Amino acid sequence: MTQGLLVYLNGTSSSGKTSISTELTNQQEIPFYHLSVDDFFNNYNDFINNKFPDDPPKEIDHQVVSQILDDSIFSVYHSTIKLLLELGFNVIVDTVIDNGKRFNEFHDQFSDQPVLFIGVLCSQEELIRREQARGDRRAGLAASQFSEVYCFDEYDFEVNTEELSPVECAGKILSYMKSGKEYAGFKKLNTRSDSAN
Ligand SMILES: Nc1ncnc2c1ncn2[C@@H]1O[C@H](COP(=O)(O)OP(=O)(O)OP(=O)(O)O)[C@@H](O)[C@H]1O
Repeated sequence: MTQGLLVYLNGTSSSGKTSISTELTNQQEIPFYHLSVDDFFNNYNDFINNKFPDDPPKEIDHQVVSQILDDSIFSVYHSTIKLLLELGFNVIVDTVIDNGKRFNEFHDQFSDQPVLFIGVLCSQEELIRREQARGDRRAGLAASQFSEVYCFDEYDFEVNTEELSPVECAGKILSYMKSGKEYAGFKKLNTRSDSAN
């Protein structure tokens, strides 16, 4: 079985990763599996609150949940990506990697696989505007991730989501895949030295 391609959309919260993923999964030419790390965390939220449906919903302290579960969830997330690639799916990885430790884990797992590495770019001003408009993300989240997420310049290519619509970004990704060009960007990366973060 031919192994699938990992499409790694690197961008902060609100940069447009999910919107591009939706357009990629909606088109009919090349099949993609959209795998967001949020799906794994949301399962836990459902798991906690669906157990006793008659009780009032529990106030979940996401920081506590995160401290206890993050490492395990990311490990399962990475294994699931691996499995899907092995089964031949093209997998869109939709997550924010904003620290060296998490990046190094991801790099260790996937640096020997075909990875299309795309910078999903957006200015801080526009990220703040989008964050306010959508209202379902903590204010300041995107800005707090900005310098850690956008620390690469080895992308296979970049899309600026202030200039291109999600459909246009998806179109660029499909064109790149059909061009037969190499997927070289991710392979050029080294592990990061700030891995204690
Ligand atoms: N290319 C674009 N042009 C204009 N608005 C966009 C574009 N892409 C996304 N948006 C808008 O920005 C907001 C965030 O988009 P989206 O959910 O795709 O971002 P995200 O990177 O997946 O965010 P998160 O990581 O927080 O889930 C949405 O309101 C969306 O409509």
